[in-house]
Amino acid sequence: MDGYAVCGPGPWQITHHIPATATTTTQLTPGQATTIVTGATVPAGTTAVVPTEHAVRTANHLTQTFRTPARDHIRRAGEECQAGDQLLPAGVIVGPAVLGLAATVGLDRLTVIPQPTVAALITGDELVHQGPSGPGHVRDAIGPMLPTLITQSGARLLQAARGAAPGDSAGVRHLGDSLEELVAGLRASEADLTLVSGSSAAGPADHLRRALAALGAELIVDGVACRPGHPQALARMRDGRLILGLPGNPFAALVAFLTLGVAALQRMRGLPLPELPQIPIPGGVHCHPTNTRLLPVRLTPEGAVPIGHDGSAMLRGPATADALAVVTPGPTKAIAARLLTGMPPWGG
Ligand SMILES: Nc1nc2c(c(=O)[nH]1)N[C@H]1C(S)=C(S)[C@@H](COP(=O)(O)OP(=O)(O)OC[C@H]3O[C@@H](n4cnc5c(N)ncnc54)[C@H](O)[C@@H]3O)O[C@H]1N2
Ligand code: MOO
Repeated sequence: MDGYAVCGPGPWQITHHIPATATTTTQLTPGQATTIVTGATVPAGTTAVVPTEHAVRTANHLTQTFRTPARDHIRRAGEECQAGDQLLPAGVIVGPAVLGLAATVGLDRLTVIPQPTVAALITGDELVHQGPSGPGHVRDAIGPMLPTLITQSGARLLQAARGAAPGDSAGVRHLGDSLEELVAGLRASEADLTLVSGSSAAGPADHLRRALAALGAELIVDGVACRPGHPQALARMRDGRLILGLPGNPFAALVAFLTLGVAALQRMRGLPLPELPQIPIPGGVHCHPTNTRLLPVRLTPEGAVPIGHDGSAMLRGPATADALAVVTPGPTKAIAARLLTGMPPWGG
């Protein structure tokens, strides 16, 4: 508090002036006061600090208009933490307040898990990057989704080589359907996780698995029993970097990123995987007999309502959804599902 450090009940005689940086050896005795600024060390003998707005000063004579309780406006050493206290649990995300707290307690170095880096390679000779698609051409819908998905998942986009192909942006490169280009692109990527879209299946223009074999990468996940998104793949390079194959159909690519991709990034960040809450589906929804279904849903007081437009090439459903329902395989209908929410693009 800016005001007066006082000793005992008023009135007081102002006998000292303490600047902000003083390490004072001043000693107040009853009836004495000193000017003081917020944050300065109070002199020994201080019983309260009278704020300027409660003080009436005439020359060096001081009274107050409002009785300041004893010890008021005095911060004590160790008020916030004692020696040996654990200030933060392991695994906390280093945000602005954590950095400020570390500085407050004089920590110049923190041991942290660095933010994972992610780069994306979009493959497909048919892809165009401006205007509508037409016969033989498909507008790239995955490239525009990825940067925000990546950064909202707590990862950092790695700057891709500049000025390569049309549609390239930070962290997102476009490649033709060529094994050599894909091998070179994967070799050149320095990201902890490299996403490759449009090469996950077994067609003549789908080179991901051949490229992984050429690079000696280990295939950790070779397809997932889910719809859409079943051709997705996760592989590990010899140096530990990960590669995630996103299926070319845009909703399938989104599903693969939100499941395998987000799970990989969470673990790279040292964070646990979230529990998915159960939610009723009013009227039920058809199960797939062997695969988990992921459906865009709207959240209502009654539960999760599927909103359709959920074909693997469609984004209209996901674009207006609140979350994805994760429907366990079964012979008939499901009346409840788990909910994939709380992550981009549904709530960050
Ligand atoms: N014999 C089989 N063929 C396919 C299977 C299968 O199980 N057996 N799975 C199908 C499924 S499901 C998918 S998904 C695709 C995945 O294939 P790729 O990852 O190799 O992707 P593409 O074949 O290149 O593309 C599929 C489809 O998506 C369009 N596409 C690709 N990239 C983009 C983009 N960036 N933006 C918008 N659209 C994109 C592409 O033009 C194709 O229409 O494999 C099936 N085949
Ligand atoms: O991954 Mo595909 O249909 O499941 O688009």
